[in-house]
Amino acid sequence: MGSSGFSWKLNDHPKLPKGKVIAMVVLDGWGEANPNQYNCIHVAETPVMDSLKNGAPEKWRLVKAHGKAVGLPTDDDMGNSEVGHNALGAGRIYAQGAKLVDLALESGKIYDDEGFKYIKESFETGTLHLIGLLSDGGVHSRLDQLQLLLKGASERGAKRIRVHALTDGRDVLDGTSVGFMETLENDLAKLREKGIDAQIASGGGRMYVTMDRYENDWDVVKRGWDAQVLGEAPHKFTNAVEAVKKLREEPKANDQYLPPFVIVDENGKSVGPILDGDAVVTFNFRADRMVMLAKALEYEDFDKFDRVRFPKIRYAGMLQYDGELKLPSHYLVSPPEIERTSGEYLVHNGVSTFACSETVKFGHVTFFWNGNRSGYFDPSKEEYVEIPSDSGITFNVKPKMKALEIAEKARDAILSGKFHQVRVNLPNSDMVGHTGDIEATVVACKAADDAVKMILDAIEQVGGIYVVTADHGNAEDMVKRNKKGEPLLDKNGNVQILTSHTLEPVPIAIGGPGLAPGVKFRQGLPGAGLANVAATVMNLHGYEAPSDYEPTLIEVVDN
Ligand SMILES: O=C(O)[C@H](O)COP(=O)(O)O
Ligand SMILES: [Mn+2]
Ligand SMILES: [Mn+2]
Repeated sequence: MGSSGFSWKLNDHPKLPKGKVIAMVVLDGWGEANPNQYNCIHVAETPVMDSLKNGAPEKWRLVKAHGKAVGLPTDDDMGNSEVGHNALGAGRIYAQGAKLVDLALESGKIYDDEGFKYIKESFETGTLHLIGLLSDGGVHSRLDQLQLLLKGASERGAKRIRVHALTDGRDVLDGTSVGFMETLENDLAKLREKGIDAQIASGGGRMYVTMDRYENDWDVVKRGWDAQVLGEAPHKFTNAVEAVKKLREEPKANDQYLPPFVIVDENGKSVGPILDGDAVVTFNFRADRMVMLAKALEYEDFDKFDRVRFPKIRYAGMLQYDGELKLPSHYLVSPPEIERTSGEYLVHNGVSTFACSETVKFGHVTFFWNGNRSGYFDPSKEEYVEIPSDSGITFNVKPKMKALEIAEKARDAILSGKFHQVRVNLPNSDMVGHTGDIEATVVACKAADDAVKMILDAIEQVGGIYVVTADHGNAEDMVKRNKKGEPLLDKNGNVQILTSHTLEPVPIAIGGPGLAPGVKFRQGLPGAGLANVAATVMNLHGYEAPSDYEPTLIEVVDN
């Protein structure tokens, strides 16, 4: 115990034993919604998840996975992986990036802090570049925050502004990129009326340009670099709204995968390459899909692709994206200080952990789980395994993804006897759900269910415990609905496909031969959310949770 009285030591749970193997399974994007044809989880054959739901009513329940329950600004905000895994791992609800940026902009504090002052030094002679996702999805960024930042920066001396706008279609409906570009164009036109040289400089679809994650495919970042920094792209337009409209005309084009484009002047010269002396802000608050670009913008030594030119810039992130790497070193808003996560506590109490997913979700069960922290707490007690994801395809092409491989790794880790906790993320329902391909999403849900079966079978063999849950909804509702819940049609009479997450709750199920007989979900926690899971898992490992954690979901009744 330190002088402050703080101790990592957890109290023993009065009734639950230590040493059981626990499988902690997170199905990404697996919510609970009414059964209908657009509920891919319902349509898919999912006997294992069905049996968890129908088999033991006291060991299955729903928990909140969106809005304020996971630290988002309002209950109209759908859940997402970052906030979901943060809550699962940290056991408490933190005001998240979206909310922290709102507060900093509202109070004006953002302009008084170090990050803004740092970039401001370039305003007199350089250009301010804003790079990020252009939508109101609220997962990685928000249009209204960009608008406030444009206003605030121009009022504080930015004379030349260039926006590098990535189109979304993943956290918002496909096709909405046109409207968002128009809004941005109008805002910039108003700035131009005030004498500020403000323009859109480049663009491209988020999944094809810039916003890769966990180093799955550096070519994605390179395509963005070429357009944003070098001012080079295969498509050149004089107007960004026209660019998006035109590129969307290609067969199979969609907002997520639009090719990179640059805006050029009447001489065909790109209007906004990033040059020595410029300031750059990446305006996404969420880390995972900005860290790779942040490395390219900040690191002197960099070998992931040929940058051709490495401009001397003042760069700040909207947030610091990686607290461990201190990346970027300058940022406009301080990230949530997520500390004392369940993973760190458990390691200090001798619990050994294996964590695994495939690349596209690997950081979810490690980095996000551990409070946006990379690396191990204690390498002698932890092993994190990443299975390489397919790259260069959309996941509706291979909807089974690496579910089987992840399950096999988890099974082997469970049977090895080396680990107390075996934690996985099964990405299928989320990653394929985001493609909007309903048939493929059904296949994805079945693949995830098969993987759960393999893991539960291994738990059965070793006399362990399972906890199966999800981080937010996605595949359980693939259609945009009106207030009455009816599917919305587009102008051609087709249903509007929902590629995004949802506001739905997610299931949590516990069980396995190692679960003490009297354990069941408590009554009286109707509003419980993902943050209540950490204390639950600590109990199942034989420990009481720290007193400031959200309460456990379980009780132990004497039989
Ligand atoms: O980044 C993405 O893929 C989506 O915007 C959100 O999905 P995730 O929160 O499940 O990662
Ligand atoms: Mn997710
Ligand atoms: Mn998702």
